[in-house]
Amino acid sequence: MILRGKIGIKEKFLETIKKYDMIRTKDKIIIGLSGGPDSVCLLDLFCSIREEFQLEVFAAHLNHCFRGRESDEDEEFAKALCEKYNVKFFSKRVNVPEIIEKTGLSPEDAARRVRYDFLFEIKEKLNADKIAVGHNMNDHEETVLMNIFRGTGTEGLIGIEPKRGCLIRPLIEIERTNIEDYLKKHNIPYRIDSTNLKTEYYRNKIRLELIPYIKQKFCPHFSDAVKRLSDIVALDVSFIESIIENIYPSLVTEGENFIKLHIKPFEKQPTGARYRILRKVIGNILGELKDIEFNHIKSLDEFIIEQSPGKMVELPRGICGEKGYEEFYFYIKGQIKDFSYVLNIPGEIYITEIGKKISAELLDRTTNFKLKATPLKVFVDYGKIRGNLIVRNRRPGDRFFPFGFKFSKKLQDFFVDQKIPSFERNLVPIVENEGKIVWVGGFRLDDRFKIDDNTTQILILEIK
Ligand SMILES: Nc1ncnc2c1ncn2[C@@H]1O[C@H](COP(=O)(O)OP(=O)(O)OP(=O)(O)O)[C@@H](O)[C@H]1O
Repeated sequence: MILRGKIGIKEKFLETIKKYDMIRTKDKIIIGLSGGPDSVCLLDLFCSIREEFQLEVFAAHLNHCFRGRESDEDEEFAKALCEKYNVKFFSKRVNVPEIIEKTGLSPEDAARRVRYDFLFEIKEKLNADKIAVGHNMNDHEETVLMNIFRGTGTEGLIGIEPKRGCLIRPLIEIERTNIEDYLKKHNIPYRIDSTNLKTEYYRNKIRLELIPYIKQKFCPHFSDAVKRLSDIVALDVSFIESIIENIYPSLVTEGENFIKLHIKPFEKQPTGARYRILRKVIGNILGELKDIEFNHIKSLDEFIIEQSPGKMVELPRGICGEKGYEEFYFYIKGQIKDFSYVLNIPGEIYITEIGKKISAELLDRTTNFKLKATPLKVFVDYGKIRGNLIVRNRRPGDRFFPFGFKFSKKLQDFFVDQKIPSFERNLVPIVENEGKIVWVGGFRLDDRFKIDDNTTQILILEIK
């Protein structure tokens, strides 16, 4: 949208702020200041409204150390500019090329992560309300096109969001040329990133070659069209997300170290809903969906529906899935470590690995008390216990006496009989005394420790 007639850049900036409810009176705002035209313009515009809205404006610059002396000059420029505007300035130097070498991340990705970490760090430090960054309308259309070229899903059409949480982009509806004109007209200096002009970078090629071609030959109103597309998709996506949000709790149970999907109700959902549920599950485990592609979700869905219990699957970034009888388990490889705790009698411990408490209490047999065992609460003959108890998860070769004293059974076989998926077996607390299993927590008490006519003191074991 070329700003026509009376509506100038400041009006558009204010209109966007209002439309997306970006700021409140007295907000503390941190501007991500690269020194480039967009963020300089953003700084100028915020300073022009700071009295009216009683804002506290700060600026933060991250020196990525990408371009040697040029990067240092950007930092010095941003600092000097802030002095002129009387804005408190924060900066940090991070050797991003070194991070790229260590992590294998792409330069853009590494720079973005480091930059946002820094901006959020300053936000915490200042207890600020918002972080403002200078993405403009052209950045948005470039992003949408790039997403389409890589075969994006619906979300990719949203492009750069005007607002996400405390992150705001008040220039998102303003064209780059308008920003540059504004800076020229008001004699406001800015830095030009030399790499922005090089067409060998993919984004720059789209910016400098493809979009001008589209606008000239096919669609002069391309920017407006893309913005409208994104606004419509954003509405639809938020509607779809609200539906998914509603059905999610009936299909999924989130544990401390794993997520359980209830297979039967999941299967009844339409394909699109199932795919979204799976994306949400993985997003909740990883915190993001990086490296998880459409084909992973599609194959995972087929696996969950078609495979038989006991089968396992691995996805990128260490995500594992295991099909149980009623449930499908998601977890991160190697996350459930072996654990072993001492449980005093009486006493209580919290097992962080499985997020559960287990307690041991003593009770005199003479007490007039009705004993009612449940899977989570059992009664043991204390006279058969020596010293303290150990609570741990399974170990290879574990055996116990679930059915009488005559024959012991392999714990492994017991789990198979009970149809407990192998992933869940690591989460079962085993109470042990002098090397003997007393209780397979939540499942079965060993017959050797049951109370009998000679029992005088009862040990109550309970999982909470
Ligand atoms: N080094 C940096 N330090 C702080 N904020 C930054 C930095 N680089 C970018 N930003 C913020 O992120 C926004 C988008 O980054 P992008 O890389 O697209 O911008 P740019 O082309 O480097 O600079 P500008 O958008 O200021 O012209 C910037 O407008 C700015 O608000």
